[in-house]
Amino acid sequence: MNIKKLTSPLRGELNVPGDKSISHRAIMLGAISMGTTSVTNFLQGADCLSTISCFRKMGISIETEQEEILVKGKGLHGLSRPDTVLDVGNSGTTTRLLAGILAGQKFDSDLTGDESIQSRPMKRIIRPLAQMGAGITSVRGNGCAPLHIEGRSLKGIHYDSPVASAQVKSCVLLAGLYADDITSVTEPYLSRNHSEIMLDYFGATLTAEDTTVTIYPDPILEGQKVSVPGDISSAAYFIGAALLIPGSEILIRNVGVNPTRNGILRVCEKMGADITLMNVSAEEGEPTADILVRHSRLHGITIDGSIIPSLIDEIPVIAVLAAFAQGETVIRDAQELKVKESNRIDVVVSNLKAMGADVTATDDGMIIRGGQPLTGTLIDTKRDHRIAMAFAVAGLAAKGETQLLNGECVTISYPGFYQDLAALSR
Ligand SMILES: O=C(O)C1=C[C@@H](OP(=O)(O)O)[C@@H](O)[C@H](O)C1
Ligand SMILES: C=C(OP(=O)(O)O)C(=O)O
Repeated sequence: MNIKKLTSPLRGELNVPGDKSISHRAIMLGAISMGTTSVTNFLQGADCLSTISCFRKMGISIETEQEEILVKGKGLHGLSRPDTVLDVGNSGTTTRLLAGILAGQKFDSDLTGDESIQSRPMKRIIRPLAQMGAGITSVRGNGCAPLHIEGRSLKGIHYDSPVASAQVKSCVLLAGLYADDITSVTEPYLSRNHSEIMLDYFGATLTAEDTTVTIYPDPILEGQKVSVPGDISSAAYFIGAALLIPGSEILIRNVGVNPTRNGILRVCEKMGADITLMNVSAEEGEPTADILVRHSRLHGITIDGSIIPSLIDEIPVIAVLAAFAQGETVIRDAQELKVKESNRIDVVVSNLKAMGADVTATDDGMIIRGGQPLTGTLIDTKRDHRIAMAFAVAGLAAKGETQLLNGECVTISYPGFYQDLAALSR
């Protein structure tokens, strides 16, 4: 995929696809609830399609009818033993949340995914699930997938998570549905709370206080209508592009702006961005808004601490913005970036350097001295969708032409990304 410097502004309106985190959860909770769950604006990206395929293998009917996905749930104990290994593709969310559900089943299962998934850390879920009494092992003994899971009866525990990870938290909460007592999770900083909101919406009993969530076991979950808001992580690339390209003004409609996800908006505003939220509303507990973005002159800032989990997937595009901003941007406390689809600290830093940016990798983030002229070059995306989209944005603002190696990996979370970008730049 080749991206040329954009010489005219981005103008117009767009709807980004449905939120990836919420789409995964709608299928999972729909499958373990009684009755039909209808999901609209479901993200048809490869990751969420992997979640659908895993639940189909466990006897759940999931069909598309016009604009809706219909999940025919069979209740907490209605899944059947899959005949084959469950393939999660490239999706960490599928792997970790599904493992929590599988741990409490009455059957054994095997779960694996692509090369990237097979190198991502799974000890972070093996440890709490084992404390609950689950039989979960890393088949190669390296703490990664493939995972073998023996379904067992589970004990309620309190888990003090060393990482602020919604995948770890959600894994433990989902296993907690099958436990003999209440289960709670405390995390160092609050991570995205879509599981808590949706579990409550489907009828589970939970309480949340600061960074601790407690769930009661064995609820009666009932199928619901879920309308998935647009994904702020996908909107982030258009926010970034409109901020960088002179004269741009775009409106992104119906974006999820849950406070545990909207760190990108807070950071952009602190960098001097002209962003206005319109039509703010909150259906099903998930706030949404239309986001108006105008080209702005940005300056560097420090990004660290509790805001990090609320923008973790947006750091690649934030780093691109920082490279075009005046002054220094320091990103700290973001060591989780090393264990995503690629090592996002190394890959962002090496690609920004290749374009001419002045940037240094650190142990838990990076330091970007913005304002150097950037020039298009060959970008190795490492087949990481966030890297491809972040460097597509860099390519629009840099001199010359940027080539994205394996740029088609955007299909993981945003199949129509390049088309939507082209539509706004016409
Ligand atoms: O729970 C989720 O839906 C997600 C949580 C985050 O991962 P971690 O929980 O590993 O931080 C995020 O990076 C991922 O894209 C989606
Ligand atoms: C890290 C990501 O997803 P996952 O962990 O589900 O693979 C992502 O989408 O940036």
